[in-house]
Amino acid sequence: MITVGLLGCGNIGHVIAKSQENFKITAVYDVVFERAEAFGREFGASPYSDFSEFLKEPTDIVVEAASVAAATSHAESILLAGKDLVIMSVGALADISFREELIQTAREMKKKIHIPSGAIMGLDNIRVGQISSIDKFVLRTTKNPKSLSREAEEKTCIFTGKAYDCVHQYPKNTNVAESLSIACGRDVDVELWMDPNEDRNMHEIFFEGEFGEAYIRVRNVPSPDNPATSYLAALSILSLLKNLDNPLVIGA
Ligand SMILES: NC(=O)C1=CN([C@@H]2O[C@H](COP(=O)(O)OP(=O)(O)OC[C@H]3O[C@@H](n4cnc5c(N)ncnc54)[C@H](O)[C@@H]3O)[C@@H](O)[C@H]2O)C=CC1
Ligand SMILES: O=C([O-])CC(=O)C(=O)O
Repeated sequence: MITVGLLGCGNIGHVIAKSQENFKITAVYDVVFERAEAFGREFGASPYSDFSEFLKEPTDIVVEAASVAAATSHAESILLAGKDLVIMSVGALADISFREELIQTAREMKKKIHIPSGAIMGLDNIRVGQISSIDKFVLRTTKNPKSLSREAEEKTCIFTGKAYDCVHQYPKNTNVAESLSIACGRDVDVELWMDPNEDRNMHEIFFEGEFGEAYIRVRNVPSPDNPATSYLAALSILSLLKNLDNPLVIGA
C-alpha cells in the first residue's frame, strides 16, 4: 500500500480521497487548518497545522493539490524529506531556475517529481518535442467566464502570448500550458478565451513538426466544487497513483 501525504484539502484532494485503492492518504496539510481537520475526520488521515510535522509522517509520496504558491514554498522541502512528489500546480515550475533546482534536489535525493497529465490528453507523446523539431505549438483554452471568476456577454479572447506569461496572469487556469511547455521543451503559444455559451473547460492543442501534425481537443466537465478545475485533472492523479507500482508502463 502506497502511503500519501496530501498538500491541499480542496476539490482535487476530495476526489482522490474518495477512490483510495492501492494507496492510503495518511497525512494532510492545508493552509486553512479547519479543512485539514475536517478532511482527516472524513477520511481517517492525520491533519497537520505545521508543515515540518506533516513531513515527519512516514509517507511515500506527497500529492500537491493546493496552489502555485504552495508548490513554490514546499516542493523543495518535500523532496529533501525523502518523499516523491506529485505537482498539480505546475505553474510553479514556470520559473526555470526554480525548476532546475528542484530537479537537482530530486536527483540527489533519488526521488521523482511527477507532473500528471492533468486536464489534457496526450502529454506523453508531446515529449517528442524534446527530440525532434517542432514548427508550431498552440494551446487554445476556452472556458465559461464563471470558471475564470469573470463575466462576459460574448466570446472574448483575454490572453494571447507565451505560456510563461499566461501562467503568471492566470495561475488557477493555465497549469496545462506549463505542463505542455515542459513536455515539449519550449514555451508554447497560448490563447485563453472565455465563452458564455461553453459549459465545458475546453483545451485544444495544435501541434506540428517533423513527426507530422496533431490536433487534440478535450472538452472537460468542470468540477462542481471548483469550475476552474476539470474533473479529469483529479482523475489523472488517480490513474498516476494506480499505476505507480505497476511493472507495465503505458505511454511514451
Ligand atoms: N495540472 C493541471 O492540469 C491542473 C492543475 N490544477 C491545479 O491544482 C490545484 C488544486 O486544484 P483544486 O483542488 O481544484 O483547488 P481548490 O481551490 O479546490 O483546493 C485547494 C486547497 O489547497 C489549499 N491551499 C491553497 N494554498 C495553500 C498553501 N499555500 N498551503 C497549503 N494549502 C493551500 C486551499 O485552502 C484549498 O483547500 C490548483 O493549483 C489548480 O490550479 C487544477 C486543474 C488542472
Ligand atoms: O490548467 C489548469 O490550471 C486548469 C484547467 O485549465 C483545467 O482544469 O481545465
